[in-house]
Amino acid sequence: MPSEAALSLSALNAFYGDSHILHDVSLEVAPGRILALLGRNGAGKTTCMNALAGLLTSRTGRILLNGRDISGFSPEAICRAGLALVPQGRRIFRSLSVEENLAVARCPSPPDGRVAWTDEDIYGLFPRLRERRRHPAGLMSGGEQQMLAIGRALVTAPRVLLMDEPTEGLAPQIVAEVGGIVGRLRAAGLSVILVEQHMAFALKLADEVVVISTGRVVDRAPASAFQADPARLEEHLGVH
Ligand SMILES: Nc1ncnc2c1ncn2[C@@H]1O[C@H](COP(=O)(O)OP(=O)(O)OP(=O)(O)O)[C@@H](O)[C@H]1O
Repeated sequence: MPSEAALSLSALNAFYGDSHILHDVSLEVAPGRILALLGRNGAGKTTCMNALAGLLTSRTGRILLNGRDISGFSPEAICRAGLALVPQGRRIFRSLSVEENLAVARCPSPPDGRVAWTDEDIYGLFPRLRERRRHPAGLMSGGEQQMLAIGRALVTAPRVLLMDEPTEGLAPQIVAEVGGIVGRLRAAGLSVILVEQHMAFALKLADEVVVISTGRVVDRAPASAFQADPARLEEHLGVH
């Protein structure tokens, strides 16, 4: 891994009230790489993503984005610094149209020489969104809403994307489409941290894998190591 990670998280501890959910979670993702964060239901994956995005303030630990310390930043400042979340459940504005959703999220003049994705760039990636651009987002299919959720993150000009279960509830054909998109984003130089329940999907896409169980990192290795030894994941995930 290159010396400067795109994103580096060290010793993250996170809490809901008195409940200590994440214990010294550390991970890093290199520029243009995909890290899959895997674990059973309730292991703490979403908590980790929300903590990185600044949505969970009851936390300790250090977050470096391209070497810059963003640990204490607000969600808006984190996004402006180049770290964007595609949240679980998509969370698009259902009554707004596709283009309004994109307009609301857009980072007008991203700092650090980052280039903003235009609406045209988004429609190039997701032609169906162009057709639907004036439709209320809440009336679109789950797959289209997921594409919009990804597009909304891209108009903030991220360097690192956090994707929390982007294939949840989608038909297999759309899952494959989302996989193709994630691959294209990596090819465009973005780093991705991907939380997934679809293990085969995650292992196929990811370069590195971190496994958490009850809020602790219990395994980490290149995705190829988990592909070569399925029992290694079964131990922590109970997958088949
Ligand atoms: N708002 C909350 N208040 C209190 N406890 C919470 C809250 N959200 C999650 N938890 C608890 O924190 C732990 C981690 O949950 P989290 O949602 O991060 O897991 P996850 O790995 O993302 O699971 P899933 O795959 O089900 O989304 C679980 O024990 C969960 O019950």
